[in-house]
Amino acid sequence: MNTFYSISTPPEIHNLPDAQLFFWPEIIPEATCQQLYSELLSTLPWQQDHITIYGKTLPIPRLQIWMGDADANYQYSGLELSPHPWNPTIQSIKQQIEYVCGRNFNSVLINLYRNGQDSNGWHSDDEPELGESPVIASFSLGATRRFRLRHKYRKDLTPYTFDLMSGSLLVMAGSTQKYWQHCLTKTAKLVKPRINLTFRKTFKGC
Ligand SMILES: O=C(O)CCC(=O)C(=O)O
Ligand SMILES: [Fe+2]
Repeated sequence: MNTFYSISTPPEIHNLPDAQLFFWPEIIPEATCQQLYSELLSTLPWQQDHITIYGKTLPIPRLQIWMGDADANYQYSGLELSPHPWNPTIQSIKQQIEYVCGRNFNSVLINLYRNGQDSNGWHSDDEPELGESPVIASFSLGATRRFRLRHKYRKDLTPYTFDLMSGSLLVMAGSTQKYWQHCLTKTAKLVKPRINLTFRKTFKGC
């Protein structure tokens, strides 16, 4: 399968203490992003998942799909996710991302934020099956949305905010998940949907 684009630009490095963050503003050209966005929006089997907090079951404020190798199971907030088999378009995006960041991934959590009210609350991607220092590669399509990070222990550090645009790739590595939480905020603006793909590598027997 072809790669979309051969990028050789080094990433922007966001210097935060106890974190490793690399950001490429555009790993796939805008015209290709628009095609990918329309295709994924209309063809993926988006599902509404629920989480149970303090005994109450609530719909999560976005749609999502867990996709990956057959043995890449994943659990969070009481949700046991069995992977959907790889879709060829997602596989070609995965290949491009593996090329850009020099790592292999065996699974991806795909989120669909339908409008400005859909969001992703403060969390770290620190589940045991992701290993000690997870490398999470987050690729965005569609609306530009605001991403925030806050240190878990150092209250002297102000939260760090930046925008994730269509075609951008953010890689969180090293001790980022150990020391920081991140979230995707709501917005009152009228925005089109946004698709975000977080490629991960899960390990068995953790
Ligand atoms: O939508 C985003 O940019 C963040 C997604 C995220 O944090 C996650 O899926 O764990
Ligand atoms: Fe996350």
